[in-house]
Amino acid sequence: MSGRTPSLTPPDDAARPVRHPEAPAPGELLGAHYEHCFGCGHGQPHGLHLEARAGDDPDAVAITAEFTVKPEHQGAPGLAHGGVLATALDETLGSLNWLLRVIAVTGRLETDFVRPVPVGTVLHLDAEVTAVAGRKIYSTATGRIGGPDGPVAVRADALFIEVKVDHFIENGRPEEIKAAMDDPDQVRRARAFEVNP
Ligand SMILES: CCCCCCCCCC(=O)SCCNC(=O)CCNC(=O)[C@H](O)C(C)(C)COP(=O)(O)OP(=O)(O)OC[C@H]1O[C@@H](n2cnc3c(N)ncnc32)[C@H](O)[C@@H]1OP(=O)(O)O
Repeated sequence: MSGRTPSLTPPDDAARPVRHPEAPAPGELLGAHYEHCFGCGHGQPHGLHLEARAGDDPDAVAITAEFTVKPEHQGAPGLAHGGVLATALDETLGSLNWLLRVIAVTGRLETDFVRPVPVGTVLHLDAEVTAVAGRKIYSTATGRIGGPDGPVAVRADALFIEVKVDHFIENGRPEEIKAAMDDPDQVRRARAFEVNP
């Protein structure tokens, strides 16, 4: 394989990531950041319903997650769609925001599909922030099948960019933004990212 794009390589002066002192405890279930999120929301009937937990190592900015491939996630007969698997990686990487307590969105996501993933499979995901440089957050993820220590089926490297909450307010469709701002649970979740909603 030919290596990653240069923009996924942290600069030499990048900092080691630091788990926020008020980050969720190791092993804690993180819950959905938004009920209607296709990756983690409980209000999306055909979504992934991905469940993420804070990683066990208190010194690492790391996450574990599980996603069960359902028939509605097929691409080829009986196999997960690659875009759905990329979504599972993206969502797991996005969950790292909880541990940094920043809001960041995916700027670049580079994915390797190593093994086909059949319907019914539980994809065991691990993600970790590897470096931070200003607003740029470098991270990596793997998805394994057959158990948390099974063979790697998918992997990704990503660059997330820190944004302010205004990113969503200015760019999201007004109906959903208003509904989110009117929902006290959503405001509470936003506060968990140390933003002023
Ligand atoms: C409430 C919590 C929400 C959690 C959500 C988790 C869900 C899962 C994650 C997602 O799927 S997020 C949705 C998918 N992503 C997006 O919709 C992002 C769309 N892109 C943008 O809005 C903007 O391009 C972005 C905010 C990412 C960057 O625009 P900015 O104008 O803020 O930044 P700018 O262009 O000045 O770039 C800042 C730095 O990042 C670099 N950069 C930005 N985009 C890049 C890119 N795509 N690839 C490589 N580098 C990139 C850029 O080169 C620059 O580097 P330097 O500081 O070294 O000059």
